[in-house]
Formats: sequence, C-alpha cells, structure tokens
Amino acid sequence: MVDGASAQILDGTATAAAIKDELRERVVALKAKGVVPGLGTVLVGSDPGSQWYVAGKHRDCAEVGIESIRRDLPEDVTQAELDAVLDELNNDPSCTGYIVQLPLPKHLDTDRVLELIDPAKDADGLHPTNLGRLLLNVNDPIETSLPCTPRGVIELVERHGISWKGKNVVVVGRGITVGRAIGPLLTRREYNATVTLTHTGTVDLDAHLRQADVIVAAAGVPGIVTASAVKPGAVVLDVGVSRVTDPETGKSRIAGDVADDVASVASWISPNPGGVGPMTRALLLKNVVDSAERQLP
Ligand SMILES: Nc1nc(=O)c2c([nH]1)NC[C@@H]1CN(c3ccc(C(=O)N[C@@H](CCC(=O)O)C(=O)O)cc3)C=[N+]21
Repeated sequence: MVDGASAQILDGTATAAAIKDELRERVVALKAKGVVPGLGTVLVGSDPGSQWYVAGKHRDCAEVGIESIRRDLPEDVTQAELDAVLDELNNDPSCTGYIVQLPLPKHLDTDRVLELIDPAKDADGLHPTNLGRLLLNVNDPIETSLPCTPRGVIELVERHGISWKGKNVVVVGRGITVGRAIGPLLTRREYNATVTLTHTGTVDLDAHLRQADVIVAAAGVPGIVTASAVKPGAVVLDVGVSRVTDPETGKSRIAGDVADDVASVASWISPNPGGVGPMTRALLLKNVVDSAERQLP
C-alpha cells in the first residue's frame, strides 16, 4: 500500500459474520417447523483452489446449523455419471439447495449442468430460470435464487451505510456469475443505480472508470483497475480471484483486480482477501436458507 492511503474498508469478514448471525436464527426457526436446510456441493476433480472453496462452504454451513452433503467426483467422471448425481440431489429431500463448483473440466457441458439443477434448489442462482427471473424482475428472493456474488457486493456496500441510488457504477468483466448478472440487479428501482458494463472489447476502459462513483472489478485480470483511473472518492469493489505465483516468495496466492495504490484515491475499498469473498459465501448460505423456507409445507 502506498503512503497516504485513505480509503475506509468495506469489511466483508465482519459483514458476513453479521449475516451468519441472522441466518443462524432463521435456521433455528426452520428446524422448529421440521425443515432442516441442507447444502449439497458437487466438486469434480482435484484442483486445490476448488477443494479449498468447497471445504470453506461446508465449514460455513456448520457455523449456522445447515447440514451439508458432499459429492466429490473424479476428474474423469462422465457426463452421464454427473447427470445422475444431479438427479439424485434434485430428488433428495435432505438437500434443500446445492451448487456445482465451477469451472468444470473441459469434457463436461457446463450449460447442460446448470440446466439440470432444480431451479428451486439452485443455491448459486445460475439456472437459466433464475437468471431469466432476474431479468424479468421477479423481485422476491423467496421465489428466486439470485447470484451470490452480485448479492454479496450489493449488501456489502449497503451495510456500510452507502446508498446505490443514482450512482454511476462501472462493472469490469462480463462473466456470468458477476459482470453480466449485477447490472439487472443494480438497475432495479430499489437500488436505482446506472450501470455501465465494460469488457475486453471496451475501448479506453480507463475513460469509463474515471466517470465511476462505484467500480465493480470482476474481470479476473490482476491489477486492471489502477489508481490513475479511479475518480477521487470513488467506492471500489475488488471481485477478482486470480491465482498467481508471487515472484518474491515463489508461493501461489490470490490476486485481485484492483491495484494496491487505489486505496489512496478511493473513499471505500473492499480488501481482497476479506472483502467480497466472504460475502459470496454468506449469500450462498442465505440462498440455502431462502430456498429451505420456500420448501416449508
Ligand atoms: N459454482 C460456483 N459458485 C461459486 O460461488 C464459485 C465457483 N463456482 N467457483 C469459483 C468462484 C470463486 N469463489 C470464491 C468464494 C469465496 C472466496 C473467499 O472467501 N475468499 C477469501 C479467502 C481467499 C484466500 O485466502 O484464498 C477472502 O476473499 O477473504 C473466494 C472465491 C466462489 N466461486
């Protein structure tokens, strides 16, 4: 971090802990009504990063009283075998919501997998029905699963007392889980932000960034958002999770999309780690509790 760093911290770890406290109470209430929320995870292969994320999801579940169901499949699992696991989870009443950890190995069809998830159990909010309902403005989180990271970004900002209303938001990256999905949410009347979606085909990214009151950096390109492109006082969210090898230590670490010196220009910044990551996980739990409530008799 350069000297003169001034931005306040959007503390994802503390905010996620507050959300988990709320969820713990909802889980107790559900159990009193005979519904035990259960999160399933489907992990294919042995990528250490993916294994780490999935293990974290199970720890989070234990913290709030959600049961967890784990299906770890070998790298060379066939599409038919994977389909059968999804079918099993769709029909398992103890599994009230589940996710398939992405990315999948190349020989598997991700679009097909997302379609096969029962939309009522879609904890990631990535089923075409749920993404369609997002565009159609079906507003009720009890009816529709919304994608976890966009929900996490929105709540992280709101729970620090910052309003989205009227803000010029520039999103960097058009991935399905964040970039493409956050605009339809932030332009809802309840948030009333104005959203620009930028991507690798954008001409002069920095010119767009300089206009932004809020930057959501979700390109997966380490350091793509630099201090010289950030308007003084902007709010900056770092969603990037690229794995890089540190040239000094030789160790692998997570690199965000936001350069360190942005903290000297922004008014608020999400640290990485400790920002959007923990919020994504907390909102996954919220989706599971929401869908368990939806399954109440
Ligand atoms: N179906 C599916 N759903 C996902 O939600 C999903 C996925 N696939 N594939 C990969 C990405 C990535 N992702 C993260 C979640 C939490 C942290 C997180 O909590 N990170 C910690 C620590 C990171 C570290 O130290 O390694 C932090 O930011 O503080 C990071 C990344 C979810 N993803």
